[in-house]
Amino acid sequence: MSGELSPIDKAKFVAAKRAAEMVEDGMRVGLGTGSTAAWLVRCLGQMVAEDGLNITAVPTSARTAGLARELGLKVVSLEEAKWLDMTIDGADEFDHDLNLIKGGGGAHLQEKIVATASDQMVVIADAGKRVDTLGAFPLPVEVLAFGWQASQALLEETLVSMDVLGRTTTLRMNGAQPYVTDEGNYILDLHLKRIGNARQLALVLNQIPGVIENGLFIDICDRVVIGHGDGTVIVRDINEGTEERDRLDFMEEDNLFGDLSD
Ligand SMILES: O=C[C@H](O)[C@H](O)[C@H](O)COP(=O)(O)O
Repeated sequence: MSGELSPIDKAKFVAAKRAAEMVEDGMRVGLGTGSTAAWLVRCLGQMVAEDGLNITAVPTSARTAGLARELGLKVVSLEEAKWLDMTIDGADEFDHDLNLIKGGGGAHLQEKIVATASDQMVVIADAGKRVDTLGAFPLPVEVLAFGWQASQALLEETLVSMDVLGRTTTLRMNGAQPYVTDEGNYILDLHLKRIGNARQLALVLNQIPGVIENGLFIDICDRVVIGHGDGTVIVRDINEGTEERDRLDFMEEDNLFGDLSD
């Protein structure tokens, strides 16, 4: 890594590092997608290479699979693993109840399948992802490419009927072309500003023809590891009702990662 990590990368790194410490020998672990999850993969790669940690990993995207293999993790499909001990993933937003918005990187479909096939889901995030109410981050909804405009129209009608604050939906683009997910689908981003009833919205969205999965994760996350730029990490466990504070030394550790930053 050239030079110092930025405060945001330090925050992501310490959250990932603390979560990696929760992984035990022999575990089957779901690996999330995104810049924070990439730090986790690096931490686990280091633990495998240097400490002999023996784990089986199920990635949630082609990107994560590539990085995990590159760093020497044993990667299998969810079908092969069947069930996972733990999934560790990033988030775009999390609220007090540990409900989430995910899918900023377009991977929420696989992420939700993998997280719900796990005994527990641990979210790793910098402190800036914490919100009082979900919805400032555009909510990703994966839709079938076939008839996506019809799905979009139904979706917008649904938002009106639910009296959601913001109702604009945009097709996610990759340059001049629609962004295509690992499953070959499109993503509509819902600019809602504030989601009053996330539980209800999550259910209603998935009933619209053409909608494959939305980025609301309700009652799925068990623990969040919140990283701060000064190395402080807070671990909140929603089931135990506990909150622990810790401090990690990233200054020594960050040199171990070479030129792998996202
Ligand atoms: O589709 C992407 C995932 O849901 C990510 O976990 C989420 O977007 C957070 O990504 P990052 O850690 O890069 O902020």
